[in-house]
Amino acid sequence: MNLKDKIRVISDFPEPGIRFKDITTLLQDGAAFRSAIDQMAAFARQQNADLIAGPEARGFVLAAPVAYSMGVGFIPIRKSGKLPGETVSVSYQLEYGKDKLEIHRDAIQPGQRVVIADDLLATGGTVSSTIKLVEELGGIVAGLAFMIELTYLSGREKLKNYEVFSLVQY
Ligand SMILES: O=P(O)(O)OC[C@H]1O[C@H](OP(=O)(O)OP(=O)(O)O)[C@H](O)[C@@H]1O
Ligand SMILES: Nc1ncnc2[nH]cnc12
Repeated sequence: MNLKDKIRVISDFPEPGIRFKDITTLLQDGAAFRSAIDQMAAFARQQNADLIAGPEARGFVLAAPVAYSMGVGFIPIRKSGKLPGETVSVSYQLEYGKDKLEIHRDAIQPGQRVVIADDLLATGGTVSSTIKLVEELGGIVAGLAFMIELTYLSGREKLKNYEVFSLVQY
């Protein structure tokens, strides 16, 4: 199955100059969605993940089924002010805009192996912030799994110390 054919590219969203990779067209195709999750879960299994962490919102759509498929826990990484318990937070820059991410302080036990899963690697800002949060809690980042990698933004260069897996590249 060619997953790239299932992804829709929309020009000038959410602002002029951005070529937005729309995964909703892939998600609505059951076989494509399953194939993407199976391949990301195979990577996470290889990395011996104890937990899968995913950043809101599109990261949830992939990280939670990967965790379910492996029978391990899912850790939500949320935008500012959404998590009810005690949190650790970090600010970050996006391909467009700026935001703050948070994790529950008790979400990870020191030494647990965490794979971070998200739909897309662009500048690497979101995943770098997520790495910081996981490591601040004493977690070991065992790998980074993406459905899409925008190689022209060189996010991977920020992630040299980590195992990076992506299914589709632009
Ligand atoms: O590598 P980066 O430059 O950080 O960009 C990638 C991130 O941007 C998108 O999320 P976005 O913040 O737009 O939020 P959403 O999932 O709520 O749409 C995407 O889902 C990734 O998490
Ligand atoms: N070009 C892009 N398409 C979809 N999601 C993104 N997140 C950051 N850059 C993106």
